[in-house]
Amino acid sequence: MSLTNQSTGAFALDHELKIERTSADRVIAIGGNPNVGKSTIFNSLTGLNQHTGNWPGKTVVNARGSYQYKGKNFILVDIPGTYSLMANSQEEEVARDFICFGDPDVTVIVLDATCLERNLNLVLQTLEITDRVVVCVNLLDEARRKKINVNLKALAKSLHVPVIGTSAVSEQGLDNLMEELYTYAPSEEKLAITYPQPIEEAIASITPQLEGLLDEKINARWTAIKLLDGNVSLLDSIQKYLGFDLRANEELMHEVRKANAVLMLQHIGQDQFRELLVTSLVEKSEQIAANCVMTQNHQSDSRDRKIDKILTSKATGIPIMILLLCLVFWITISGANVPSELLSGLLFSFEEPLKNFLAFMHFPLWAQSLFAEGMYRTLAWVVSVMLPPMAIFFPLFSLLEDLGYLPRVAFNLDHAFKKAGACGKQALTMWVGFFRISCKKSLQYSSTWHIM
Ligand SMILES: Nc1nc2c(ncn2[C@@H]2O[C@H](COP(=O)(O)OP(=O)(O)OP(=O)(O)O)[C@@H](O)[C@H]2O)c(=O)[nH]1
Ligand SMILES: [Mg+2]
Repeated sequence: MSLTNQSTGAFALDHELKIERTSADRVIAIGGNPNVGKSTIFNSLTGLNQHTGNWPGKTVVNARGSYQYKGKNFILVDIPGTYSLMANSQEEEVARDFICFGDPDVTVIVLDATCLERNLNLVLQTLEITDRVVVCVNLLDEARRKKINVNLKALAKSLHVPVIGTSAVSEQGLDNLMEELYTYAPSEEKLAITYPQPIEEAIASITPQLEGLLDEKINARWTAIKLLDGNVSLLDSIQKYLGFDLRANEELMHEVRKANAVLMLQHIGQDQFRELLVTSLVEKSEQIAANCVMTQNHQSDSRDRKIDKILTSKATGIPIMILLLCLVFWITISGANVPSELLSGLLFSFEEPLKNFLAFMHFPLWAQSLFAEGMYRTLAWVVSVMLPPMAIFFPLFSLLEDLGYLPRVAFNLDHAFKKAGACGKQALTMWVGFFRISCKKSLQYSSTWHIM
């Protein structure tokens, strides 16, 4: 007998994943690697304004919106960008939990057409969880520019799921995506992802038992892989969202330990197990990409790789990053001096007339002082000191973002940040934070200077 929410008396779905919907509504999850245009697609379809930008990890929680198409209501959920669903980070857990337990009718996986092979890894991982998948190959304009040709029909044939090509930034192909989501029906044929023999045997030894326990609430084969992999966070999520704890089932745990022991006899410990899984997925991605992607311009590809190497290598990556950071701050601070002085000259020139006006209106002395020397002077300081550097720093930051340099900064610093229990992406918020502190300090300095 399977464990059900009723049998355990547990709460069904946590409010985080619960979607207010009618039976006629379709819930669509939008997943994919970071920075592939998920939020751009989400915004175009829903008319909402989810933050988009050219650095990884902007979306870290599920954002929701809806749109109507041919009289049907579609609820879109923009899930965080992830490279895998192995739950190595909070974003991966959020994404995995929504695909597993949020019960979307379709999961759209958005791929970057310029690096399809790397992106396919996530498609394969998603297909292990659910077969209700539509693949959206985005950034086709960028791919065209780099002379990369993606054969969408061949890709659909290899994956056994519908594949739609888009350039979300110019809204091309989005009509086709909406039509596909409207008419979507899962394909009869499924893509088979297989692992080396010992792993397949281990999976087969516990899957039947899991099928009985999970009652088709989540994919039993995939859960078996995660159990063998010792993935505690999935077990926690099963307990949280389905209301039962697989760890409490002694019989199942005994089988998992037995299967792991057999693997161990074949020298497949936890690390090797994970490595074999990843290798199989990478090989499958390579194989599919080789059939569907044609690169005509090897020259531009190799130029990009050379620049990438310089920007991210240990010897040159960090010095270039420090130099660029210093340059941005230097341009910001020195460039802001002149407009700051002009602005403060202009704004402070109004202080005296304001005071005279207040005296003319017979305001008491304390009120004249409060409004003119207190409130107005403070406002004038803040505006003249903060506005010019902000007007220089943020466009510079956007320029680096558009050039694609910010993801490289995140990559360069990831190793060092991980040692402090953080990740490289946080360097970007630190840059902005550091800038804000500098502005605050210069404000304090300037206010002291003005008081003197
Ligand atoms: N050239 C081009 N740029 C695109 C396209 N789609 C999105 N972009 C740009 O790619 C960048 C990333 O887009 P987002 O929508 O924020 O990407 P995301 O997948 O939501 O990113 P995360 O939330 O970090 O996972 C933005 O600068 C977009 O303007 C496209 O089809 N072509
Ligand atoms: Mg996003």
